[in-house]
Amino acid sequence: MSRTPVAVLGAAGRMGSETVRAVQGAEDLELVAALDREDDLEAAAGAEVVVHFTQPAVVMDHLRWCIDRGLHAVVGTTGFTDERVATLRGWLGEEPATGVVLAPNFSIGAVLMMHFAEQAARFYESVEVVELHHPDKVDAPSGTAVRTAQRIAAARAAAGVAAPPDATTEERPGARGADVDGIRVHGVRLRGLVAHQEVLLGDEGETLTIRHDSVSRSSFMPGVLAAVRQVGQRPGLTVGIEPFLGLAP
Ligand SMILES: NC(=O)C1=CN([C@@H]2O[C@H](COP(=O)(O)OP(=O)(O)OC[C@H]3O[C@@H](n4cnc5c(N)ncnc54)[C@H](OP(=O)(O)O)[C@@H]3O)[C@@H](O)[C@H]2O)C=CC1
Ligand SMILES: O=C(O)C1=N[C@H](C(=O)O)C[C@H](O)C1
Repeated sequence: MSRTPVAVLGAAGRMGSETVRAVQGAEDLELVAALDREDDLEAAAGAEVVVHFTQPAVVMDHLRWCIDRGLHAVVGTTGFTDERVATLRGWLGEEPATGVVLAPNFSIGAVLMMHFAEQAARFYESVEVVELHHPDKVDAPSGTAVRTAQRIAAARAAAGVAAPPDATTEERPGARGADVDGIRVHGVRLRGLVAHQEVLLGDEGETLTIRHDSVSRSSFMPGVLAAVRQVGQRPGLTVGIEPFLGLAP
């Protein structure tokens, strides 16, 4: 059986090291490079698929490098703005040969949490997102929380639902969280946590809480491996791993 050559960037990090182990444990994949900040990127040139678990500050340069060489990319690194996504689409061009999978969260439960939140969003007057992570995370809000809020906002706009009510007129800066497309997103950083999120929905006389917990980084690996195996068959940009699970994006 021929094995797909894979490189991992950010290989010494929390996610990169987990990914290195997962790739090494997969019979159909071959780890050809495991690179960190000090390593020469050229060592990844022999890969077909490059996995990115680095930092928002460096990921765009790495993606440019991959796309220029026709190397498929599976990107877990967060911090993607609409502007960055548009830039990526521009680099890939009108008829792309290279595949890029950009997923703010590779865990099945987080994908389902976003899906359920999107479905529930139009039924409730109020909705807010709370993301909770380990304190070594550099970006806030998390990529997952931003994507969740964007999907909630789009679902509410499509259904003609008004903005969530909020009578706040006196506020210490930050007390009401970040505004993502009109949805409030709150961030908690706490030693002992890995990656967690609650979507709180409320209406007269009832609330609904949708909560997801990643208690180990192994939770992300089935999604990462699915993306590595399929990115080559999906030229252009794929946002999220929903298509690999048979869910609409
Ligand atoms: N999509 C998903 O499912 C998930 C996404 N993430 C995201 O993945 C990213 C990484 O998270 P995490 O592993 O916790 O972070 P870490 O800080 O543990 O790992 C990042 C690694 O990238 C390395 N790095 C920095 N600059 C470069 C460079 N120029 N070239 C190669 N490597 C570099 C860092 O090295 P150094 O320490 O020397 O700076 C570090 O080893 C974050 O953006 C996070 O939000 C996290 C979990 C799940
Ligand atoms: O940095 C992390 O840890 C995580 N980052 C991703 C994000 O920003 O959404 C995914 C998950 O929440 C863990």
